[in-house]
Amino acid sequence: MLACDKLTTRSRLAPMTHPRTLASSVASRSLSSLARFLILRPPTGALLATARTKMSDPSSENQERDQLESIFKQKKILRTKVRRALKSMDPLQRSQEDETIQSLVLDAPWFKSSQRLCAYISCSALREVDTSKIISRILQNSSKDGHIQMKKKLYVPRVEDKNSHMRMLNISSVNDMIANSMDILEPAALDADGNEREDVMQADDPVDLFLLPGLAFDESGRRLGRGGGYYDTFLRNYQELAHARSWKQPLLVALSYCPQIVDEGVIPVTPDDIPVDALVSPSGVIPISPAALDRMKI
Ligand SMILES: Nc1nc2c(c(=O)[nH]1)N(C=O)[C@@H](CNc1ccc(C(=O)N[C@@H](CCC(=O)O)C(=O)O)cc1)CN2
Ligand SMILES: Nc1ncnc2c1ncn2[C@@H]1O[C@H](COP(=O)(O)OP(=O)(O)OP(=O)(O)O)[C@@H](O)[C@H]1O
Repeated sequence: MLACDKLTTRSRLAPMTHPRTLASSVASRSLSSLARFLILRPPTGALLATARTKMSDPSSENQERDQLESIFKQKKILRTKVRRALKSMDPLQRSQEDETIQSLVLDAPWFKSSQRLCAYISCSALREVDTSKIISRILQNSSKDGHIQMKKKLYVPRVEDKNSHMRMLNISSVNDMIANSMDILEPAALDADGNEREDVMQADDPVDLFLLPGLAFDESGRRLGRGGGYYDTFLRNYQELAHARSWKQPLLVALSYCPQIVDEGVIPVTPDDIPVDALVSPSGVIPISPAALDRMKI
């Protein structure tokens, strides 16, 4: 296993200062993993109450807007820094990290036991952690050692419009996908027989595992995406659906190269950002939330 060189990473991406009034923007190094995770999830009721107060007070509404504006600016700066760090990664290092991360996932009991998954189709131009081996394995019928395993069901992203609207559609083969305008492989809405593909939001059974992309992550579960809001919007809706149906919430696991893991306080967040349950980096699996600590224990 490769060890992430945190000193280099962290000195390059120093913590940013950002407004502290948003509950989710504060974290202390000394807090336990559980306590930090809970801070990232302010109770919805509390947020709604704050929002209602703000709605009746135009000056605090302006303050809130300015804070959000500042957070979006800081996110943009961080995205540029991380893109630069990814660009300067040695190609050999990258392919070693791809191998290690994929092996960690493929060998993990929580992956092996998953039955329905949502995973991203990695795009090399975006320098995302490769998922090709994971995707192939999911779409295979049998495991490597020849023991027949239950076939997993796979849903992959399809961008529907620029208003942060993404669906997760079922595929059964890599041939089910075509490149979109951003050069990311995604499923056509209809299959080869002209039938609508199953949308995970209409599925009868719950997804147990999400494998998520992103630009930067921290060890408290903060995630910086590419700025479209696609995943945050989708995950919020899926979590609401799972809650309404009394399903177990899916495990949200992000895949990350070493330079994408940054110090606490570096990733600015808004209440709309959905934290991840765990990270898989070349240095290992990092369970963060109580659900991850429970489901990923060896
Ligand atoms: N593989 C993969 N599929 C995915 C996502 C993803 O992040 N990775 N998405 C996750 O949302 C959705 C698509 N969203 C995307 C958002 C931005 C860019 C992109 O090309 N961003 C450029 C910068 C563009 C710009 O700012 O001008 C980049 O990040 O370099 C691609 C996909 C759905 N499918
Ligand atoms: N300056 C801004 N003012 C208002 N809204 C913005 C601003 N910048 C971005 N947004 C919107 O906020 C939403 C979420 O952006 P955010 O930066 O949190 O996305 P992300 O978490 O990086 O993306 P994803 O969830 O797809 O991984 C997007 O819909 C985006 O259009």
